[in-house]
This record gives sequence, structure tokens and C-alpha cells, in this order.
Amino acid sequence: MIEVRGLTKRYGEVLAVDDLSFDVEQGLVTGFLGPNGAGKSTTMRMMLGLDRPTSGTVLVNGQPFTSFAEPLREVGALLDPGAVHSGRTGRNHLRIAARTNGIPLSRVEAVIDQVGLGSAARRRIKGYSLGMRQRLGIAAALLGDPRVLLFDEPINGLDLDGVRWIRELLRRLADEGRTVLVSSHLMSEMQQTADRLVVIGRGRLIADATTADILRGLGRREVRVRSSQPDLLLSRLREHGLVVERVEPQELRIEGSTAAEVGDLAYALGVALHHLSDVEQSLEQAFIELTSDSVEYHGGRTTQEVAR
Ligand SMILES: Nc1ncnc2c1ncn2[C@@H]1O[C@H](COP(=O)(O)OP(=O)(O)OP(=O)(O)O)[C@@H](O)[C@H]1O
Repeated sequence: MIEVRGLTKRYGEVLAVDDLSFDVEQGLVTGFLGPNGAGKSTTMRMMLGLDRPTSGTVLVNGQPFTSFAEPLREVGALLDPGAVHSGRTGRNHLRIAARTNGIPLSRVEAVIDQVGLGSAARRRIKGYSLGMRQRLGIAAALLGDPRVLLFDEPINGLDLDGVRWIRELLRRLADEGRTVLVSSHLMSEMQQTADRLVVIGRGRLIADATTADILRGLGRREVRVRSSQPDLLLSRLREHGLVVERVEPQELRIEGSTAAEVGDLAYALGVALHHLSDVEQSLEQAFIELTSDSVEYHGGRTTQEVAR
């Protein structure tokens, strides 16, 4: 479990993280979402003691990260897969990390297997593809068999197979009861991966809820309808108090209603319909809506209102 309380980081004029408070629970995959520059990496660095908060605290399994005698056994992290000595082989890189952290060398072979690095472990890292570097970075994170795992944008640049593999790995790690925090700016990816979402924008908390709740909470109902009598239909629907907008000469968009309701009304009015559908809001739309709010920065609005 990770507990973030009042976490704030200022770099000169830039308020990178602004009074963030949230929990990351064990046994779940928690997606940490926000547009570029939202403060995700800075928050993760502070969780790992790599950056000192201006104010506030982060506790990992009840303690500050810096208080752990063997931190790699407590927390594994994938931050920047490029930050490795590329002249070494993958296996050597892992062996050095194991040795300097008091981890038995048998774990090296175990994690090489676990991430499917296979024979590539014998090759020098400089010849690795991005996907292989990512697997090596994840192997390093798993080395100490930690209860808490942080992955900063692990999906970036991966092909479909790689994405699927990471998704399954995150699920497995959470099912084993570990705490899994994974950052991304791709809402659509998190929809399939995360149980909970912590969404931030400009360093501030925007939403902290289950993925399903965030979708439901934002799920603005919308109906599209086409008719040969759009003018008549538009005025009649408005008379019924619905918010209606014309999107094409013969197509209307109705907010806050359902296809069943609009269909029944049209039938009662004797207006023939050529098309009628409910429009599902995608997570991507929900995300844009959530974060565009943070860009506008409405004063006085509490952080979790949007999701609840
Ligand atoms: N060492 C630093 N010095 C000055 N400003 C910094 C530093 N690190 C981050 N920032 C600034 O803090 C803000 C948050 O950056 P951060 O990298 O944490 O965001 P992010 O959500 O991880 O974005 P991305 O998805 O682009 O990685 C940005 O405005 C960034 O420019």
C-alpha cells in the first residue's frame, strides 16, 4: 500500500505536484493518469525517495521509502528503461543489481524467465529493441520480489504483443496481492488494465475512483437520431424539455436522454425515424473532459467532484 498525503513539489516557479493525497491499495492495478507534464513522474520519484517533497509525505507499506534497509525487496520500479549501462549484457545488468542489493543470484534467472527475455539475456543491452529494454527494466523491478511495484509509462512504444504482455503481467502481480501503480497518458489503455484510476492534471488530483465509477460518473447520456422531419422533431423534443442540437441537416443530438425515451416520443409525435442510437462515452472522451477541467482550473471546485 502507498499513502500519499498533501504531497507538493515545487521547482522554482513550477508547481509540479500540488497538494496530492490518495492511496494505492494492494491487490489492485491502479492507473496513474494525466496528460504530459501533469506531475506523474515527479510523484513517482518522490515515492521512491529520488526527489524530496517540498511538503507532504509518502508512505510505502507504512514507512518512508528511504527508511528501508533493503529497498529493492520492498518496492520495484520501472522509471526510465533507457537508464542502463548499454555495454553490459542483460543478465550482467541484473546480476550487478542483485549483488548490490543482497538478492540471491537465483532471482536473476527467475526474472529473466518471468519477463521472457530468454536468450537475449546473453546479448549486450545496446542491441536491444525498445520492447526488450522494457522487459529488462521490468525484470529489474521484479528482482527483489517486492510487494509494491511502480511502472512509469511501461506501455510507451510497445507493439500490440508487448502491450498485451504488460497488461497480463500487471494483472498477475495484482492478483498475487501486490500493490501495482502504473502511469500512463493513454486513458484507452488503462480502461482495459486498471481497477482504479488516480487522475491528475497540473499536479492536482482530479479523480480517484474505480475505473467503472469514473466512467459512470462521467457517463453523459447522449442519443443520435436521424429523421426526414428534423425541424418538427427538434422543436417537439425541445418542448419536452430535452437539450437538442442539430449536428447534420437531418441528424440531431439529444443530451440527457436515452434512445428508448426519444424513440417513444417520436412515435407518439408520429415522426418517422431513420436512425436512433445511444452514444456511449469512451474513456478517452471522459479523460479529455476530466483533464480539460484542470486546464481551465475552476476555482473552488473540489478535486473529486467530477468523478463522483
Ligand atoms: N527537475 C525538474 N526541474 C524543473 N522542472 C521539472 C523537473 N522535473 C519536472 N519538472 C516540471 O514539473 C512538471 C511535471 O513533470 P512530470 O515529468 O512529473 O510530469 P508527467 O506527468 O510525468 O509528464 P510526462 O507524461 O510528460 O512524463 C512539468 O511542468 C515539468 O516540466
